[in-house]
Amino acid sequence: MRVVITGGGTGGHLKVADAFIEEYSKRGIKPIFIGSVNGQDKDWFENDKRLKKAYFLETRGVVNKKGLGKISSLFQIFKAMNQCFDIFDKYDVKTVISVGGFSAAPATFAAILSWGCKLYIHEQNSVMGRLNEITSKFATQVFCSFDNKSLIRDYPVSEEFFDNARIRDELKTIIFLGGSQGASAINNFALKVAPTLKKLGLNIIHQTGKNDYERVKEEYEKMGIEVDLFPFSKEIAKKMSEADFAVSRAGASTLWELCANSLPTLFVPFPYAAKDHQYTNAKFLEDKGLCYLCREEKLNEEILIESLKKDNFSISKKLVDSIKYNAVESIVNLISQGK
Ligand SMILES: CC(=O)N[C@H]1[C@@H](OP(=O)(O)OP(=O)(O)OC[C@H]2O[C@@H](n3ccc(=O)[nH]c3=O)[C@H](O)[C@@H]2O)O[C@H](CO)[C@@H](O)[C@@H]1O
Repeated sequence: MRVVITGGGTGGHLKVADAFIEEYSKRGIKPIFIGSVNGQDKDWFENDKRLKKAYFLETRGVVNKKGLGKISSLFQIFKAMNQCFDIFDKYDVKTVISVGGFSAAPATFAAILSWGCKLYIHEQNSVMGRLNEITSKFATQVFCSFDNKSLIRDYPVSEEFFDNARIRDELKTIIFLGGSQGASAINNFALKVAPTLKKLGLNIIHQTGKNDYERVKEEYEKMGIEVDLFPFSKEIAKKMSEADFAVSRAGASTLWELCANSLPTLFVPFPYAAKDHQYTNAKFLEDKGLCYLCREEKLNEEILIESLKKDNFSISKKLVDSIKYNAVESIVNLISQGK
């Protein structure tokens, strides 16, 4: 009997899939991954030795499509669902864990329609994605860190963010984070405030995303400002731990990793995220006095400088209790018991 982990598209979903794969791997179990040929799924899990097998099926998003595009995407999902039935038969799959995103659709529907197969959903965000909204009614359990009905409330954050955590009692370095794909608004803001931050004697770490890296690099060079600049880093936990304050998008994985790292943050949510979920993600923390939150259109230098002057030592201390480290272990324990 095999476990299937399905879903992806962007880093936020894939990071949670990775946490599940790692936990099963620790238990000597090799799960099957089912993702899509589109999005970042292949970059993360092609040739991953922890997996029994990784399948990347022909699927793409449905929600943002209209007319014929929508029909064709739905037809692809239907075809891919039939491939999932074959995979389930071949490996006697009785447990499917979905981390959401369009990549998850075929295996999730196949799980619902397969006799004796249990579906578990991890919803990362404070507002449910469209697929999870439809399929969660059929799930044995839905796990969500923003939902007080969820059996496990802690987010599956990799241990390295806890291992590298520290209470911030001084301000030397600031990190700019744009989520898995980078954010041009955060990049532009960083470029605008960099001269002031340098005058204040602060170091800058800046993750730009792949597409904007060259432009941002040139702009810093023109200003003669030295920064630790990179498009995407596999060592983001280490980069976070070097910083004393963050300016970041409010994607769920990044948000909880910053909490795990005890790093005080000014969140600037992606304004076009479905149902404004990045805003409500960060609002959840802001209501508890655990972060600063600013709409992209209102972001300016004064807001950042004011946040830097506040009592970030207290916020950093409070963040220690905002998340526990063993969430994925607890979730997999429940799944193993069939709960
Ligand atoms: C635009 C959009 O809709 N984004 C969504 C997407 O965000 P996105 O894919 O950006 O997801 P997150 O910000 O949640 O996570 C990004 C992940 O990439 C990792 N990372 C990032 C930069 C880097 O250099 N190295 C690195 O490893 C981070 O540590 C994190 O684990 O999925 C999230 C989880 O469903 C949602 O909350 C976001 O709203």
